[in-house]
Amino acid sequence: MGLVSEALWGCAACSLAVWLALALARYVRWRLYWHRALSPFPGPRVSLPLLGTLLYIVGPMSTVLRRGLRLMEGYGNEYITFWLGERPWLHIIRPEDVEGLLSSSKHLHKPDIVYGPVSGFFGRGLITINGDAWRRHRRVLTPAFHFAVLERYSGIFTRRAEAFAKGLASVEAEGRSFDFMPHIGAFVTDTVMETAFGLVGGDEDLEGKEKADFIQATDRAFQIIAGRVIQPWLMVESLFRLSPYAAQQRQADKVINQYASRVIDKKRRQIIERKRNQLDSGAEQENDDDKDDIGIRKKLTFLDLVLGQDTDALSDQEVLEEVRTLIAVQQTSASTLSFAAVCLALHPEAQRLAREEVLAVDAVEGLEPLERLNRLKYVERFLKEVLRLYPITAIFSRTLGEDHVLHNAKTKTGTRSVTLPAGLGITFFVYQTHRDPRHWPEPERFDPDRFLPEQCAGRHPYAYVPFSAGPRNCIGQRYAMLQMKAVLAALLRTVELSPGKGCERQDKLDININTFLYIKGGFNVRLRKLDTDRHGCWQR
Ligand code: HEM
Repeated sequence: MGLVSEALWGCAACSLAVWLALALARYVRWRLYWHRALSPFPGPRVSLPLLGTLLYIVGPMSTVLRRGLRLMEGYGNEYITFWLGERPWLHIIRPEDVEGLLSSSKHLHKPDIVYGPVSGFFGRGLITINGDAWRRHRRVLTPAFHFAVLERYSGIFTRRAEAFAKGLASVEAEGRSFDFMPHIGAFVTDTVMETAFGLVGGDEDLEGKEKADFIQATDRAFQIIAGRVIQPWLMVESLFRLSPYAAQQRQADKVINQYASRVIDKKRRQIIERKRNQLDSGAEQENDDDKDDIGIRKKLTFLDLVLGQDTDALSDQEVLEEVRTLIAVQQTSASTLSFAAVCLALHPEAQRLAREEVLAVDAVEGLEPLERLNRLKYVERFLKEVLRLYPITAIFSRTLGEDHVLHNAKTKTGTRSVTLPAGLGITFFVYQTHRDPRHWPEPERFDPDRFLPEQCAGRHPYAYVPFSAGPRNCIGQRYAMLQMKAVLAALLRTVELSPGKGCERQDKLDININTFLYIKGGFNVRLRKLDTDRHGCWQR
């Protein structure tokens, strides 16, 4: 008996040793395969099992952007390869490469290792999902951002922006340095509530403590992502679940989902009530009750589209995730507007030109809000330049769905075509793409006129991609531009901005990145109230 069990143990040990040897051989072959595939490109050579090239980027989060830029510079500012754990990546910058990858419908997949963690903030909506679900959601959301709908939104943007600017001027003392960012958060949330969800506010369920808790929970969810970015091992889901962040994330999720559910319930009640009114009045079409208080039709908000029709294009859970996404994504506009406020303060001549343009458009009578916003050409160039220097989503990524050829790639051994294998992770570092001196002479100089049509002619179209590009571009791009123009117009009419503490010089701004770009120490500006009450024609 003893001999038999010894033989069995021996056999099991042998099998285990063979299995381990085979697994190790497969692992080494797989690693070698990727090292060979990425060998044309520069990057840290030492990549440890499980850790990858993490050791090259580990350091205080407060300097992560600066360290990343230094690392890229060391490798020539074109490409850099790296390993995130056991996953190989290529970091690209050149507009030519960005174009080939973003414009293709073959590389739409967003890698879970990056987008899984950020879904704690954005939800499992359009930004983070993949495959057929993404296609279905995109189809459902697209009409809510249609040009015709934006026309109606423009009135809302303008009205709310006016109230925001006046509110800011009334709460902030003249000449005192203050952080612009906390002021703009409520504006963007309330605006998306009214535009995308058709909810005007003043509702007990959605205001007061519920809303304060929701804002706090979204802020917490955002901090958790930032925490995971600085401790990249927490990007691995199983390790994250063991960390104290996991319980905090569950708590934040609960509060955010509760609030999003309330938004949806409120909308359902509105829709039922509206249908009942229509039946009572015998009207087949929407009547004047469907118009908001400035006379614009309420229909076609995103929630009307998905809840009000007899289709089940999205399940209840999917609608909830999209509500989360659309609220969370407003952070991008809030951050961009905060950078814009600092840029107005830093560039008085640009501020003067922008204000002159706004007042000139104010003086024209009888224009619709959309037409007014469309006439603000200098303000638009100004915003574009802000987004060139400070593209809020400075890095985003994809997984190659199939082999992809990079043409004229600048490799370590000269310029040639290189085939990148399917499965490779790609990160787009648009912060650097927007500073490519071949397309942006003196890249750090702030100059809105770079976006004059004659200066754009001949520039590579993918040299400027703050909203990404191709089939997975930002669905809210036009929405965001109109909303931001409305806010700048209102600010320019109401206050004059000058630099606040720590933001006195553009080259000294301490820019960093967590999920979005931000200024360490705050978006600090000062204001002086202007004596203008001549913009009645903007308010319809
Ligand atoms: C200045 C403001 C904004 C900037 C710079 C911006 C930028 C971007 C970028 C770069 C992406 C691609 C992200 C990736 O591939 O990981 C994106 C996607 C997206 N954005 Fe925006 N965004 C802004 C405002 C908005 C607004 C206001 C909305 C909605 C009202 C919005 C909705 C979305 C959605 C839903 C996606 C996912 C699209 C998809 O994957 O099909 N964005 N945005």
